[in-house]
Amino acid sequence: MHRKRDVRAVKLEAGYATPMEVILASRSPRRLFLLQAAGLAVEVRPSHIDETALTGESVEDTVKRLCREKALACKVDSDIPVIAADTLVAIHGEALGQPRDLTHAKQMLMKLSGHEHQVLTAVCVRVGENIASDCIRTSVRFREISETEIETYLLHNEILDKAGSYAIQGGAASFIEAIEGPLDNVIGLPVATTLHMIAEMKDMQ
Ligand SMILES: Cc1cn([C@H]2C[C@H](O)[C@@H](COP(=O)(O)OP(=O)(O)OP(=O)(O)O)O2)c(=O)[nH]c1=O
Repeated sequence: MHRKRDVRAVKLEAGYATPMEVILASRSPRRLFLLQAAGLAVEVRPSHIDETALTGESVEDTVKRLCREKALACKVDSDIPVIAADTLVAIHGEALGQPRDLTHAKQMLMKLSGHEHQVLTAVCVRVGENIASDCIRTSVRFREISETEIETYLLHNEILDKAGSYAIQGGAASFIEAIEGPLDNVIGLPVATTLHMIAEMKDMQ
């Protein structure tokens, strides 16, 4: 879906002389960090929506729908791009979101142990009435993790706000046997894709 405009041009426009302003419709400190690290001036305005999956909905359809709802729920009366995202872990067709509690988190990590799973992040960019969206997948394979290791991990890591109950950017890095796809997508936002989408929206204006 990406047309020709070079993402470096957007970063230059965004990151140096005057940082490009965006509104982040998310409470995720990781998404904020990733956008700021890319040189954008970010205003945070989280959207509060019901994130329950619908019966029979695929994981991809769920992240796409939720991200769109988050983008639309953000009330903005300017042409500043609004960015929203939603991340879910998928294993054997099952969606793993944020755990209810530590017992639920342990169940999720036991499912992921020794297997490959996908992390899907849908991202929406809205400028006025126009909205663009994309969904990026990263495949992650965990090595076998023992029950004791999982319990120790849960004791020392903050995972209740993380899809799949782990943070690749934290202690779970040692669980990773292989990864294919963008790392920042696992952390909650595929930044290169997001910048391309902003560039395309600006070209349409
Ligand atoms: C798998 C994984 C997820 N995550 C995070 C990314 C997302 O912030 C979070 C998934 O929850 P989301 O519902 O996508 O986002 P959120 O609740 O943090 O923020 P909001 O709904 O306001 O947009 O899990 C990590 O930080 N590291 C990881 O390794």
